[in-house]
Amino acid sequence: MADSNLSIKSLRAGYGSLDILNGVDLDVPAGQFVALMGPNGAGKSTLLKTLYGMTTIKDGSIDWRGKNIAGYKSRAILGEGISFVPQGRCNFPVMTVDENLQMAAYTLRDDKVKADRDYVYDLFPILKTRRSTLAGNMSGGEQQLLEVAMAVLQRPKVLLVDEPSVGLSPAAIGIVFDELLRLHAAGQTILLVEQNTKKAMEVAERAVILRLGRVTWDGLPGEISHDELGELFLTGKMRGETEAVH
Ligand SMILES: Nc1ncnc2c1ncn2[C@@H]1O[C@H](COP(=O)(O)OP(=O)(O)OP(=O)(O)O)[C@@H](O)[C@H]1O
Repeated sequence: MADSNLSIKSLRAGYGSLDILNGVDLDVPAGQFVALMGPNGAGKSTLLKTLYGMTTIKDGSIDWRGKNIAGYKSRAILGEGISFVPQGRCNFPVMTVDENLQMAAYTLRDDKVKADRDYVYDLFPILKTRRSTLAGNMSGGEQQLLEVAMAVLQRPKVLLVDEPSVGLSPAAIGIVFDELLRLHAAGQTILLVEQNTKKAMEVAERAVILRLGRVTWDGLPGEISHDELGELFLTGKMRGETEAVH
């Protein structure tokens, strides 16, 4: 259904007068799990923040369910069904898991809160076993799951996730990515920014590479080797090409 696709066209955005995105074109169809990768400073996090209304948009459009939401405020974007899990963990470390979820549910009607917490606990059984634990006392992986769960509580149509693996042990990364896979299997559209390219390529259906604020490669994870990926990050070129992709 074209209406449920997130369609980014010629998007130019940044911070104040500083442009970071230099004409991003990207369609994210409903239900797809897309990994957005690229070198440091390419603008990956900026793209997620732009989709969530946190940057200055200069040009282009973000078409979503029949509207151009470019320039909407974050709260309005959340209301349109797009949730953002920013980098870093644990918004409320001295609150329990239950209380953190209650905080995340503040935009929902009160009588829905309990039901929504149960909904999230069904999706993330690990969190259910920790519901009375102070969030700050959980492992890094569990804290990251809690952040994802707080976004999922809003029942987003699109989930934007920024580098969930940062600072996590390999075991914790495994737990977080397994949960993302489970969410996707349940129909969740996910746009994931991830530096851990190996892991991202394992879980995502589609790989998109951003370099210098533009999409330079877009395909199936199986279509690109790890070495080619590294070369694209460094040079913007695939092996054998003499010209950069853009
Ligand atoms: N709030 C800000 N104000 C000004 N410049 C910023 C701000 N946030 C990020 N930048 C700059 O924007 C550029 C892109 O940053 P961004 O975080 O989007 O890159 P990234 O591709 O996610 O990189 P990384 O993989 O290192 O996180 C960088 O040069 C960064 O310094």
